[in-house]
Amino acid sequence: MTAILVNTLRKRYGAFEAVKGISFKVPHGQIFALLGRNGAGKTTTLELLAGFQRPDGGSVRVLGLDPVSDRAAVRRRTGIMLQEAGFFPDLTVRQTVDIWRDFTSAPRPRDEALELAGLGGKATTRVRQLSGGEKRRLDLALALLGRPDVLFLDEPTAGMDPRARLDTWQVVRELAGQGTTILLTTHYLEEAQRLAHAMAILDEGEIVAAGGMAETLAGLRGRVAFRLPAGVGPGELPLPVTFDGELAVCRAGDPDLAAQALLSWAAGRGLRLAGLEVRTATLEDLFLDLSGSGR
Ligand SMILES: Nc1ncnc2c1ncn2[C@@H]1O[C@H](COP(=O)(O)OP(=O)(O)OP(=O)(O)O)[C@@H](O)[C@H]1O
Repeated sequence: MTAILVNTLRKRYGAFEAVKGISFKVPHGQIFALLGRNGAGKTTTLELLAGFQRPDGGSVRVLGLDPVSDRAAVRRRTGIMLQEAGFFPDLTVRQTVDIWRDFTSAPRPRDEALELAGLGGKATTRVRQLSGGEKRRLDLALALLGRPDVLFLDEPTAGMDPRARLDTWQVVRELAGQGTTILLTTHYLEEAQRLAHAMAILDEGEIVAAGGMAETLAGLRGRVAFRLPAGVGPGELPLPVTFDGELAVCRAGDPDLAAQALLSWAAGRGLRLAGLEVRTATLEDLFLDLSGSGR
């Protein structure tokens, strides 16, 4: 069943249209990544889903409900982690969580929320003394308090060190495994690739690529790069190449197969393909291809 439905959604700020008729849906228990460059419209979409703003066209549904007209019901069942946390700097982590628990129906125990977010050792630390990454963790703890069915995470791991990022991915995966639907935005494409079941890339308010993560990656071309042996022209190679500086680059759906063809061609001529590098396609390749297409 669909947990999040976005249908030809539009949002304007004055004369500027930030979201231009986008559509996507997220089934229950899935992790969906909304990607795009700065200003693409990711946060605006998230705010429309959270009911902080009204659409100018189209509609959004969260758990079948309208986040604006059914605000209270949607709030009860969703958790939100936005980019700018509005904490009181003089309160401790424990006090902050306790205040939020007072506003949450059937909240998780405080220590459970802190442990989940990896803040177990920081309960008595004042918010102003937390690092940027720890503040994101506190945000996550608060978003998880109400055991939400749907979680909206706006750049959840921004400012986190690699260990904290891995821990957060683990929490997100576990929550999805327990049936929570998660929509996240991120600038870390590796994060999206490793976490999300599906994604959409936004550019200037429009979706320019979307689909299941595995299918999307399978449809991309990998890359074989090497230095062209001295005295060999690109036309002599068994596969077409382009050049990235001094590297000859061959793009192929199956880069292992392409590398084998190139290596056996080279072996037959007693040549060496120096600096050979074989890489399967990543989301970053797709992202850069789209960004480079002049959009
Ligand atoms: N309240 C507002 N008034 C006017 N313009 C706005 C407002 N909020 C956002 N915008 C503009 O709408 C566009 C989309 O902004 P949005 O914050 O949704 O982008 P984003 O994809 O989340 O970007 P980032 O990755 O930088 O967070 C931007 O050009 C932004 O300047």
